Amino acid sequence: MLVTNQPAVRLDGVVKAFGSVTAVDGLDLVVQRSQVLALLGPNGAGKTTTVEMCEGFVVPDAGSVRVLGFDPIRESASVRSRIGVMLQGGGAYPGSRAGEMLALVASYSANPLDPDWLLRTLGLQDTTKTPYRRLSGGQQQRLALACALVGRPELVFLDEPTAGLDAQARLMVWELIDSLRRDGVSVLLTTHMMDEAEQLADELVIIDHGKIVASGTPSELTKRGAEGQLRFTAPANLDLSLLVTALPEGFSPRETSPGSYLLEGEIDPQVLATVTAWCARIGVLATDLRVDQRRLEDVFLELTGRELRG
Ligand SMILES: Nc1ncnc2c1ncn2[C@@H]1O[C@H](COP(=O)(O)OP(=O)(O)OP(=O)(O)O)[C@@H](O)[C@H]1O
Repeated sequence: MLVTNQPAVRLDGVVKAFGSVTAVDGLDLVVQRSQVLALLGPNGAGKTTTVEMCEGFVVPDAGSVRVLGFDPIRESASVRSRIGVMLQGGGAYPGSRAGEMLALVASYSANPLDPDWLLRTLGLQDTTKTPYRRLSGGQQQRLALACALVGRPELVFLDEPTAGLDAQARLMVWELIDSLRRDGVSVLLTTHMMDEAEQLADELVIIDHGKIVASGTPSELTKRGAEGQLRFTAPANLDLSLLVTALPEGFSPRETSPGSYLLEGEIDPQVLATVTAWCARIGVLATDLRVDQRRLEDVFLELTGRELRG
């Protein structure tokens, strides 16, 4: 079968229920080759269930899951050696040493990455002789990531790869994921962290109750709807008509409470200059002038009514 042109992951109408809970509810999703797709969603949104169906650990009730062109359950032999899966402590012998574990996993691969390089890149070089049970939670997590990657997979599944890591370790993981993408590896990751999704993902998919509520590139998602706001404080009851004439069409500045002014729309340097020039012209000093760009958190909150954890 010719599978080289297939996307890394393709889900069509996938459904998975656990008793009365529909964890995944008709999900369509495509991870293109050499792309990082981040699946975002609040607790219980169905992220882990989705990833586990792709990994072949959970059987969908309906729909189709294709991984590198194959069915991850019926054709698991064709998929296993080509994907990287981050198992949380799974299969680790508590007494085995970090370096030995990684070397063992590397030995299953025909063309593994250099385990020492991987340990250094993830800041684990001093733990090679440490028994698994003595590693900190964050070290165990980075070792799980190293094990997922050492076999040089074409596609990696990362379920919250940086949860619980400190800032420095998180940065190491981000850099590693970025270098994977540059090497042409496809990545499906789940995260609660907006900065992580914005930093790493080519494509973002926001899910809630097992359904997609929005998708697009990080900049597409943040540009949708209100793009930005400019606020400032000045004397109350200013006549805004001159400002309206000076601004590009579509802007309608208003006084939201006495002395507080608000301008909504795409706030570019030109718009900002127009507002400050108008202030100068009418002899007013605007204070507390602030430009807020719409953040991914705002988009998420609007769509799901919920904050992200973490
Ligand atoms: N094995 C299972 N048995 C019963 N219910 C399950 C099982 N796995 C998941 N669920 C339920 O399915 C829903 C989706 O869970 P899932 O773990 O996929 O969400 P998630 O988005 O990964 O959440 P979190 O961010 O909290 O990890 C939840 O309501 C969860 O309780």
